[in-house]
Amino acid sequence: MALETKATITTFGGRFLKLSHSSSTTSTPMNFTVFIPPGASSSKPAPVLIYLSGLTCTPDNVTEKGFLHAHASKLGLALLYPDTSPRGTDLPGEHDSWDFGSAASFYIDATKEPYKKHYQMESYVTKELPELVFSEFKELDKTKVSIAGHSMGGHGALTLYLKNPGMYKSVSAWAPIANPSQCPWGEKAFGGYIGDDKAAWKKHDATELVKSWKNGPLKALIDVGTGDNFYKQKQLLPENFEAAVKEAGVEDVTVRYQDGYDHSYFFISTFGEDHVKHAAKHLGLL
Ligand SMILES: N[C@@H](CCC(=O)N[C@@H](CSC=O)C(=O)NCC(=O)O)C(=O)O
Repeated sequence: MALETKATITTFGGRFLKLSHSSSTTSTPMNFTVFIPPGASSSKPAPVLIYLSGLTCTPDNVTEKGFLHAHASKLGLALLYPDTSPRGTDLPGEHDSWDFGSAASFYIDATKEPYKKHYQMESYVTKELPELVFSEFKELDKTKVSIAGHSMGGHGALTLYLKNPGMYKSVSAWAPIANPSQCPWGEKAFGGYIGDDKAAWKKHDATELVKSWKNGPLKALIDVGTGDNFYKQKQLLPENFEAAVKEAGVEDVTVRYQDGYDHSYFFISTFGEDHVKHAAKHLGLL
């Protein structure tokens, strides 16, 4: 599988590599970015935190405005930033709105035409991408991986973590879409990618999935800004997730409401160090 390096950027003593490849899962080109911290080598491979971005993003938003690498560099943590959807396709409706189609995959495997051939982002993020990255970069430790994300990416992080016990050492999210089957963004995405069967939607909903979690402490950190307009518009619904956690008796879930913060990268970067340290602790770096 040929990897094309689009850019190499030295920063905070480490390196960002902007990469592209042809994906057999999505049958499209796919872009992603890796941060390799200083000191990582094949004899001392770095644990990895996967960060899933939100609606409208490419890996560049977090690279340029998240500053997670500033903290990860000090701790010897690598970062992997997948793209938010396949690129290079022109499916009906794919580019008509910012909350569906391109840059809005919701990190699920679509089952509905015309999206199912390409929009296979759950399989891409959990299988093809890590296999590729760990075979290409021996300075990364495939046995130590955590996952995090923002908004749509927070939904992705929580659901991929809950669906794949043991795959990731911890999870964290900024302003996650925590109960997508009950909010307008999720209804639009699940209707378009999966169809009208609402029982099928529940398999991709963190609030539903956590009800049957039986794998011990969740090791989850969630931040939500009280000044976030999408929170106020009930797109995020973190309280529903909290209620399900409580009802199911799931331990080690921290949900923090941060006074006055919005949905933006000003919010993400403010609490970035906490999320990086949360992952680093569970990955054995702290
Ligand atoms: N274009 C929209 C706003 C879109 C937006 O806020 N996107 C967020 C993620 S929202 C949930 O997944 C984001 O991260 N944007 C990138 C950025 O750099 O801020 C509108 O007009 O309201």
